[in-house]
Amino acid sequence: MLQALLDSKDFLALTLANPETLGDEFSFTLGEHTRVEVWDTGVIVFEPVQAQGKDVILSCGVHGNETAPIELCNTLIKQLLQQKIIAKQRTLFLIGNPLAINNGTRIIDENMNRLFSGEHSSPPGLVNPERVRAKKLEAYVDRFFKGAAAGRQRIHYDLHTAMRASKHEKFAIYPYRPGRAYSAEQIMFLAASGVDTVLFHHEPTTTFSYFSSEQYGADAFTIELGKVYPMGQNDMTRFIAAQEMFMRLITDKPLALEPFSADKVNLYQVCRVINKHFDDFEFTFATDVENFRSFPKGFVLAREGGQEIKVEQEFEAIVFPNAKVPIGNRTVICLIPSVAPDVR
Ligand SMILES: O=C(O)CCC(=O)N[C@@H](CCC(=O)O)C(=O)O
Ligand SMILES: [Zn+2]
Repeated sequence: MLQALLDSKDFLALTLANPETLGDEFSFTLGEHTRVEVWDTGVIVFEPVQAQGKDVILSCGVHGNETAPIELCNTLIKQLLQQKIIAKQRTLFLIGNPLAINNGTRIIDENMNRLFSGEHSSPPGLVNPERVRAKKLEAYVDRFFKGAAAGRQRIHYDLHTAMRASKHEKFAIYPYRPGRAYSAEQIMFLAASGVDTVLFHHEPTTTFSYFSSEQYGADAFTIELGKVYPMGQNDMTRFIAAQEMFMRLITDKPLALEPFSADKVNLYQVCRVINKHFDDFEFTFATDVENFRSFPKGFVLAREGGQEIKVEQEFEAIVFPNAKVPIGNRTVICLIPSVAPDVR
């Protein structure tokens, strides 16, 4: 009986022992209050018998070496399975890339967080584990959000950790959402979770959070919870606020959020994304420069194909610099301070 595999209440262990499939779906109940459905390896749903009005997705491990969010989600899943906490909101946990987690690497073949909104099936098609899994994850998101009455609040926090240190340790990327104001409540929820910095993206992407935001109208974010460390080496005390707020959210405890005020958070606008066009792409700055380091207008940020790429604004701050991406992929995001964003 598959359910017996969960006797230890360790869903991560079950997932990593079966990184490709669990075989059949299975379900069971916790007391009289919650139905639990396991749809696939790394995919578990908590359906309260009397659900409140939010549908919440917490995803982690889309990048296999970003371990702190995986440990955090597994802790919440364990507490739910042990009935130490009881879900009052419909909640879906997704452990994104079990094969890469077992491998201890960001990816197996391809960056999964560039494969959403159908990109998994663009030529050459479903040729690697990330493409296959991204397609399945999209289907689980669809099934979850469409599995409840319309009009409920949809939330998706896609949890990551960054490769390098950051001036703002915890930050969120708010996907591009033309015609929709930014949510004051969400920004203050993030702030209460210790995520005091938000980047407003300026264009569509093929990330997981953009997919949920754009296709399902979800309040969706990529959340960077700190710097990446191997499994078991995370200082989990750095995630106490985030874990507490996620627990309050799914158990419908009071969130006690402060009213929005732009001076309580750091708000940045993405001004451009620099993609790689040539194999010789290189940054001019040291490899250990931290995220959010700012450079003045005219500063040569990078070189490729005999061209210099310079700072265009008065100052631009950089996030996620990575010269070792495939041609066509993003090498860095450039930011300017966000002035008067439409936050309501
Ligand atoms: O530290 C890094 O360079 C990357 C950390 C990471 O995985 N970030 C996400 C951000 C996704 C987004 O832009 O919403 C990614 O690169 O996929
Ligand atoms: Zn990541």
